[in-house]
Formats: sequence, C-alpha cells, structure tokens
Amino acid sequence: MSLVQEKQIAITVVSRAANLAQSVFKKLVNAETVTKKDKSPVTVADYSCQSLISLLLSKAYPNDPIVGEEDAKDLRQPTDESKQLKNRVVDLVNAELSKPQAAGEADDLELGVTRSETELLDAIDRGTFEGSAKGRMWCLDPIDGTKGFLRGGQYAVCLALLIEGKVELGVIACPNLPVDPSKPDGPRGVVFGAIKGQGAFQRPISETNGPLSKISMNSITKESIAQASFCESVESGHSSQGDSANIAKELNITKEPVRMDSQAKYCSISRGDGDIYLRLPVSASYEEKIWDHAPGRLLVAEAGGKVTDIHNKDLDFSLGRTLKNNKGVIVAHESIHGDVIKAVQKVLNVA
Ligand SMILES: Nc1ncnc2c1ncn2[C@@H]1O[C@H](COP(=O)(O)OS(=O)(=O)O)[C@@H](OP(=O)(O)O)[C@H]1O
Ligand SMILES: [Mg+2]
Ligand SMILES: [Mg+2]
Ligand SMILES: [Mg+2]
Repeated sequence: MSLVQEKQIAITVVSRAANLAQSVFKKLVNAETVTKKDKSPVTVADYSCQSLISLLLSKAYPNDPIVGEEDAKDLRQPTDESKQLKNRVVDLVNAELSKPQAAGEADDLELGVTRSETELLDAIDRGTFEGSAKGRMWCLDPIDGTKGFLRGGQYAVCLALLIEGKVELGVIACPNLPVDPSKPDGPRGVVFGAIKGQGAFQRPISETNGPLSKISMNSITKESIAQASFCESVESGHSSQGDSANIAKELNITKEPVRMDSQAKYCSISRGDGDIYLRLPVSASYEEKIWDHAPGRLLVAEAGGKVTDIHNKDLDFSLGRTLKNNKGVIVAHESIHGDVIKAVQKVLNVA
C-alpha cells in the first residue's frame, strides 16, 4: 500500500499538535488539569490536540472513523470551570489552525483558517468510534504520557491508520526527545513514522520540509544480549518493575533501565537508543488501549523489531478500543525476541 498522502498528512497533523502542546506546557497552570474516572490526568493539551488532529483528518478523509482517547463531555458541562477550559481549548486550537501552511506541510487541510466552537468540540467527539476489524480507521492518542507532559518529561502525540484491523501507518511526535541521542542537551523534538513494508524514519519536528532519515534498532544477537538495555515506564503501576529486574537477571543484563513515559519508549528503541521494552501486566483486569501501542508497534516492526504479548501472541488491534485478547507487551529485536519471551514466561510463571 503506498499511503504517501496519508503519511504526509499524519506527519503534518501530529507535528502541529506537538507545537500546540509545547505552547501549552510553557503556560501550564494546575487548574487546567482534570481527572478522569480512572484517575488518569487529562489536560487542556489532550483536548486541544485531539480536536486539532481530528478536525484536520476529517477535512482530508471525511469518511474515516477515529478511535481517540478523549471525548468532549467535560467541556460541554454548564459550569464556569468547564466553560473556561473549553474557551482555552478553542483559543489554542484556533491559534494553531490560523498559522498558514508551511513548506513541506500537506495540502488540502485548509490550514490558515479558524473554526467555530461547535466544530472544534464535535471534532473531539469524532474520536468516540468503538473500533472495528473492517475498513479504514485512525487511532489517536493526542497526548500519550500525560504525566510525563505535566512533569516536563517525555510525552508523545501518536497517530496510526489501521486497515482491516492491521496497523498500516504510524506517526509519533516526541517534542522533548533529543534530535541526536548522543547530544541529550542539544535540540529537541522529533517526529517518527513508518508505513508497513517501507521501513521506519525520523525527522526534527521543526524541519517541515526536511528529509526523513531511515532508522533501525541495534542489531543485538543472542551472544550479545547481556549488553542490551531496557527501556521502561516511569509509573510502577503501568508495568511490574520487580519482575522486569528479575527478567534482566535471567538474561544477564546488568545495565540500569532507562525510564521514560509514553510511546517515546518505542521511538527510542527503534533508533537504537535502548533495546528492550517490557510492559508487564500489573492487574488481571487492565486492558491495554489500542492508542497506547498502535503506531509504536509498527515503528518497531519496521525498524527490525518484534512486538507481542507475554504469551508471544501478536497484538490484536481489531477488537475495539482495547487489546482485550492480549496480556502485557514485549518489544525486542527480532533476533532476541524469543529469548526475551522465554525469560518473561519463566519469571512470570506463564506459558
Ligand atoms: N493501570 C494501568 N496500567 C497500564 N497502563 C495504564 C494504566 N493506567 C493508565 N495507563 C496508560 O498508560 C499510558 C502511559 O503509559 P506510559 O508508558 O507513558 O506510562 S508511564 O507513565 O511511563 O508509566 C497512559 O496513556 P495516556 O493516558 O495517554 O498518558 C494510559 O493509557
Ligand atoms: Mg490519558
Ligand atoms: Mg496513552
Ligand atoms: Mg493520552
């Protein structure tokens, strides 16, 4: 599948959303954070990025449904707090939309034009699609790693296109990831992406007209596995860190794990800045959300890696908004993935 136009549009919209999110961070005040029923934080940036991306996607592909993390229910309440939040969202999205099209950005998105409040809230609610194994659908995490965003750490704007339940295109913008990992204090902000069968790439977010550079994972082998490094969640509640230390021991890995929030983990290992990402189940009831893994899974696969659950099953994105048939997520280079799975299953006592 060529998906050339979809790729350019996806890069344009996630890059714009990343710029919007960075502008919010610079002015962030605590009152702009609300807490969802599941206790996860959601900020004015989460709503604004979902509105912006969903609105632009609907200009280009009006018939494609979107599975997005957020909805506009809390913004539609008649309270003062809710109205303030809504007004901030409308202003932020319109400030980004009103910027004219830059060189290299996709055509046909009607950039440079502001939108009404109704259009912007309705765009957020276009993300309520329940998911499907049929046809095309977009999958959106407007801010992945909201906690990372709030603490000034890693977060990512994540978008994938699924066709017949399979991820065909994935694009992730990481505003706080160094452009050059060997220069951690150098310029930051990288957009990553992949089309199935066409490899993985990165580019600085700011270089809208710049070339996409090919990336690949470290070519680690069974013999060199002890040199590998883990990339892990910051929140211990999202992956069992005690078990992952035991898995590292089982593989003779001694390097300290690198901890970061969001799908920046998938991005980092895709360009060789880390080798193994484990997301070990922490509770029997938690189902991973498709938007937390869809673009990252394709990026890693196109960079030479393999992504499965702890039972070595492929992630099944065709069952709705969650990965209900999978438990945990295990990411490693193809050549060592089998060894990692063996260690995981031994430590967790599963087959
Ligand atoms: N209990 C539990 N178990 C597993 N995963 C959970 C859980 N609760 C939330 N989430 C999801 O974790 C997403 C953030 O993942 P991270 O890898 O960034 O987590 S971490 O903050 O680095 O630990 C986070 O994504 P965002 O909401 O987009 O930030 C959630 O979808
Ligand atoms: Mg969230
Ligand atoms: Mg997320
Ligand atoms: Mg999110």
